[in-house]
Amino acid sequence: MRATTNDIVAAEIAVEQAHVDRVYAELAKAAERVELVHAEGMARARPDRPGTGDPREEELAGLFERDALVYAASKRRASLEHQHEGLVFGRLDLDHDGQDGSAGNGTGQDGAGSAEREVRYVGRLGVRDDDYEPLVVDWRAPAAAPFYRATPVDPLGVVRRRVLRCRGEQVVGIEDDLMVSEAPDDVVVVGDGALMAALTRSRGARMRDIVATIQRHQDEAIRAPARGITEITGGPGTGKTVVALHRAAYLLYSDRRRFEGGGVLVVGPSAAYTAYIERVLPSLGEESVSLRSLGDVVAGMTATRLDPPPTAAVKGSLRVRRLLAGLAKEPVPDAPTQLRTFVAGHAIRLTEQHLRRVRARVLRSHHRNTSYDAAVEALAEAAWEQVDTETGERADFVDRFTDSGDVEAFAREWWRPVDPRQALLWLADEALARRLGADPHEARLLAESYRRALEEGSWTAADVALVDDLHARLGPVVDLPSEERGFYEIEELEDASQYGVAALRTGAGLDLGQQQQATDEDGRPVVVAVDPTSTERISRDPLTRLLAGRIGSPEEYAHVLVDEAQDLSPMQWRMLGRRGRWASWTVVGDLAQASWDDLEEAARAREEAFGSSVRRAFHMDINYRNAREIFDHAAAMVREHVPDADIPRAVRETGHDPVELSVPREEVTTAARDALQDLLGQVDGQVAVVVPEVWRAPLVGLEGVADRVVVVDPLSTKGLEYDATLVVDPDEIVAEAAGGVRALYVVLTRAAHRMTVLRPTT
Ligand SMILES: Nc1ncnc2c1ncn2[C@@H]1O[C@H](COP(=O)(O)OP(=O)(O)OP(=O)(O)O)[C@@H](O)[C@H]1O
Repeated sequence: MRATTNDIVAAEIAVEQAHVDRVYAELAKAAERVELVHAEGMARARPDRPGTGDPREEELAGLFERDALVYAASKRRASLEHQHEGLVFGRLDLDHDGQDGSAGNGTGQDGAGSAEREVRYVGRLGVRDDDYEPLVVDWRAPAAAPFYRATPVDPLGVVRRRVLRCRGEQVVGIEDDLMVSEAPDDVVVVGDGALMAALTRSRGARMRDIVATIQRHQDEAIRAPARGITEITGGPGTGKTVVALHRAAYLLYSDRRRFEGGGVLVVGPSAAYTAYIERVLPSLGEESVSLRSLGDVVAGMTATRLDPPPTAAVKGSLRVRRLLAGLAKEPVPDAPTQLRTFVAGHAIRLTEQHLRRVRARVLRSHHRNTSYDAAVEALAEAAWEQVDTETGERADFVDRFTDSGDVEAFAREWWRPVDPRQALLWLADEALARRLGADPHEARLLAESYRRALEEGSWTAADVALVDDLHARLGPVVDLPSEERGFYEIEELEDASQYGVAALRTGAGLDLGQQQQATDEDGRPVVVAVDPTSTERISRDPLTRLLAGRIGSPEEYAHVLVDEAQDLSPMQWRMLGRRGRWASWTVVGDLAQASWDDLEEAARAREEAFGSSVRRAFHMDINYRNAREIFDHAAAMVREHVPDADIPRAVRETGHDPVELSVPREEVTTAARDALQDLLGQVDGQVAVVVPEVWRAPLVGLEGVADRVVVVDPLSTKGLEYDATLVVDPDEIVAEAAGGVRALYVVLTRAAHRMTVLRPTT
């Protein structure tokens, strides 16, 4: 601890408080201006003839202006509100005899009295006074760079870097780092350094931004040029995620037009992960990023489960594309198998073989869902071949064929649009999967999986990438003219019969309870299709839940940020590739934490998604999360099994080794409860009990012990962290997970301050 008395600290805080007060006063004025703009915007286009419902042209122009003004004002207001807390977090004392070339970007007078010294404040957003002098520099601006880049070896003109800790508008603490070997007489140095202070604090349930303590090597990755592919690698806890999120905020700041207009997509492994990180970007003032988990990337579909590893392996591998290609060409179940009709006096009979040939010909050059007209034309060609060509005109025949009511009724049935989710569910039929080329093992796993989906009405994360692939093959489901829509939706649901659903009834006027209970006399479920004009929705029927909404075409983004990239399956890489065809990418990962088996196949799919764009690599090698004692334990385990693992160096010590307990199986529940109580006594924040599937049922009740306890499965801890963890049955974690010891490595590197490992003995 540096020798500073409380009085000195209090005096320094008072100096900072005075500046912070000035900033908030300016901010209050800015907020007033925003309100004025908002009111001004709302005043535009207030019709002078209320009630006529017939706005004049100038009123319409006013409406646009109003929208633009109100939109801009609301954004600014949201940004001022979000960044109120801890708005000013840094101060630089720069000596301009030094090398910092950015003089003139200063934010204030010399607070310490020396002529060459400049004081510059850094904050979440830039604030200027009435004379347009900067009071605070936005952390992303070039003038803020020395705050992150200065080191004692390369001080960039910085004498002292100070981090201010605020509660609301109140400065409650300061931490200094001195960048020169000795402090000048007029420079007071307080605290043990901001980084250690930040890392020692309790973590809470959500990730926080690190804007006040970004380290130099992290800053280099954050501010790297936008173009191409930026890869950030490093072991557990090295700040890869948090750095990548700050990079997203930096990119938006540095080229707002491109990235806000084009969109930034951030993808992480699970919904728990997105919930964990979702506050970081808003706290940095960025609300416009699309944050998705892998099960949530495709518009219109949300996955709520994970497949067991062997099934996930089948669904994730590129081999599955052969099946998907086959599905996209399959006839719709129970579609008519022949066409018999009279056209222009000719008897036409197209048999199953004819129809198969026509279908194959159309699908060679068309997407199924957008080729209705081409299919009817091809039918007409096939029909023409049956006509005695001596007796008629081809063009006339084709016209009359396509206009025929019979033909239309047939074609609408035969060439029904296929929802990609529906096509995927056809794999519940094991024989179909076999016919399309799956081996017996794959066919069985897939059939089991889709039968379960049909029973539970829920998708897995791996299914989402398959639906996306099928959507690309089938094309979008095109709406029929509105008067026929009800008919079509009910027809779609008729396919349910093949899945053991007995009948279809329209159900306008039924409440959900009745729908839930709808069964036939054998007790088999009856799908109740709601009249499309009714506003009621069925949500409890599994098939309806699976097919709810409409699958959207891929949205394209200007930047795609992928976290935990080592876990993406090849099919998931393809799914993201469709969304980032013109994008720059930031890709974050650590192979030693991979839960995907075939890393080579995934690497190939990933290369395909990236194309030939330029690459830039950053490696992080300091672990900021785990106390050294905890990380050493995890590193020893992983070194033994994964010799080439990328092992970082942990920088913080607590003096507390992880506790290892071995207890007989029947005592695990009691021992876990006791160990949990101990941990709760030792840390203030969240404690996670990480349990493999076999221990879930006996231990899930531990969640009731305290609000800050969560019971989680190993995979769901990916990317997350807790103040303490209780790891139950590490051997079983290894046995259950696809990634084996890699999964255990993830689990053993989640605790910041304390960890207990509980091993059952037999
Ligand atoms: N410069 C920093 N200042 C303060 N905290 C930091 C800093 N860098 C990282 N951290 C903290 O370290 C912890 C780990 O960061 P993060 O989750 O980004 O690591 P990671 O490399 O993605 O980990 P993993 O691969 O294990 O998921 C977080 O609590 C983060 O806030």
